[in-house]
Amino acid sequence: MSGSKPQTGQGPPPFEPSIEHLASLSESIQASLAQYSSASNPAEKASALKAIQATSSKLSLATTPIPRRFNEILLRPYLNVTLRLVFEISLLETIPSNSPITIEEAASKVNTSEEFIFRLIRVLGAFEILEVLYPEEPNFGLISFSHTPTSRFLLSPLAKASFRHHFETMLPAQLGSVPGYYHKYGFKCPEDHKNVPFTFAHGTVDEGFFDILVKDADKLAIFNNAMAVMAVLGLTSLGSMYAFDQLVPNQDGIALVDIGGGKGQMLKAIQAAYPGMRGKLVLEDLKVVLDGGVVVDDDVVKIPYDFFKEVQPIKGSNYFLKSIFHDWPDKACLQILSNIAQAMRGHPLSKLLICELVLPDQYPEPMMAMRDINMLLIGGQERNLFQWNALLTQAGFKILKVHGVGGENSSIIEVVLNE
Ligand SMILES: C[S@@+](CC[C@H](N)C(=O)[O-])C[C@H]1O[C@@H](n2cnc3c(N)ncnc32)[C@H](O)[C@@H]1O
Repeated sequence: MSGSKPQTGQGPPPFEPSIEHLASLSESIQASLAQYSSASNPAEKASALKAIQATSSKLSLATTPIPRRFNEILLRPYLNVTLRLVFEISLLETIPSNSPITIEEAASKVNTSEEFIFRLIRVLGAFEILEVLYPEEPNFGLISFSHTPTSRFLLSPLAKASFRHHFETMLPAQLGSVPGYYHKYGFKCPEDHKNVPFTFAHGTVDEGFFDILVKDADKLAIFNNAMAVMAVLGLTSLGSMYAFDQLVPNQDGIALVDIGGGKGQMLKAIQAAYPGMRGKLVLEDLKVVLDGGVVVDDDVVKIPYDFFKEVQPIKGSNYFLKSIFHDWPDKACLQILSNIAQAMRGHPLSKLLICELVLPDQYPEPMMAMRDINMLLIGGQERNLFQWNALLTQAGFKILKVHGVGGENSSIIEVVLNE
């Protein structure tokens, strides 16, 4: 028989990562462990732990054969599907806080079959999200499971609200827009915020993410709840990240305007961190959002405001924008910045405080890079320092300082007009 020989018996080449590479990663981990054990304060401990985590991820990747890596990439979404089902049947809520529960007991509490629960908790056990204890003799009903710190966190309102937002609003639209949107409009970053993958997935035209959200009370509530609780992440450090009490109030005694401040979660946190802060605080957002209820007290002035349509009504104050610019393409950001700049012109003490993720210019961690792909759906983006500089310079501002850079949460970029 002619033609090429069948490739039987020829597996892939042996997977043999170099000893030198593994040894050097292992030495780095040992060095970080030593730093962790001798750390004299929580910041040093956190930084050593971060280094251990980053290097052990590298070690894990270096020792994972490619087919297994490929399978991990392919199958990873099913962890989210498992969690989605677990949330839907409130399975985590059945687990006592300090003791295990058997599958038999849990199945009767959530009114489903033992085998169904078994299939869900087997995944969560394998990912160490739950601690699963298997009996010696195979028996679905007798398998028991208990909480881990991660599953306890998943019970928090923060986790639930963000999970719903990602699963019910973002992911379906991501799947519904790829690849249709890009084939139609080109494989490039969306430039028009009224024509983004999210718009396409909803079968509408000339509507941005927020235009679509405000028409759907349920999705808007999920989003605002997710924002309100997500803001809590890293808030303790945010409170001390910037000296809000040093801000100089404007001629009307207003010290800080939170533009697009949602329910006012950040202003509340700032007030708690700086009880002696001089001047009044203002919360601005779309009318529909403010009408949906806020978390701040009556001493905070609430002003419905659309940052695209109007020049900032409070002149010469300080302006705080958290997680706003990452929602929009550069062109839209320039419009928002122009509306703020007009209120700052001629007021040399007036400052813009941008509270956002600042990606490292090089080698970001996987989760940081993925957060940017999340924003691609709505035409926004997570920016690195180079990109922030370019955007702000183009808008006529200059960066004075970046506070809290290098963390996993937002930094504060302190900005003034370049006049
Ligand atoms: C990602 S959320 C951030 C909320 C809040 N700053 C925080 O960090 O928790 C974006 C906010 O921008 C608001 N927003 C969207 N479009 C707006 C517009 N045209 N004018 C004013 N606010 C707007 C939304 O209602 C939402 O509260």
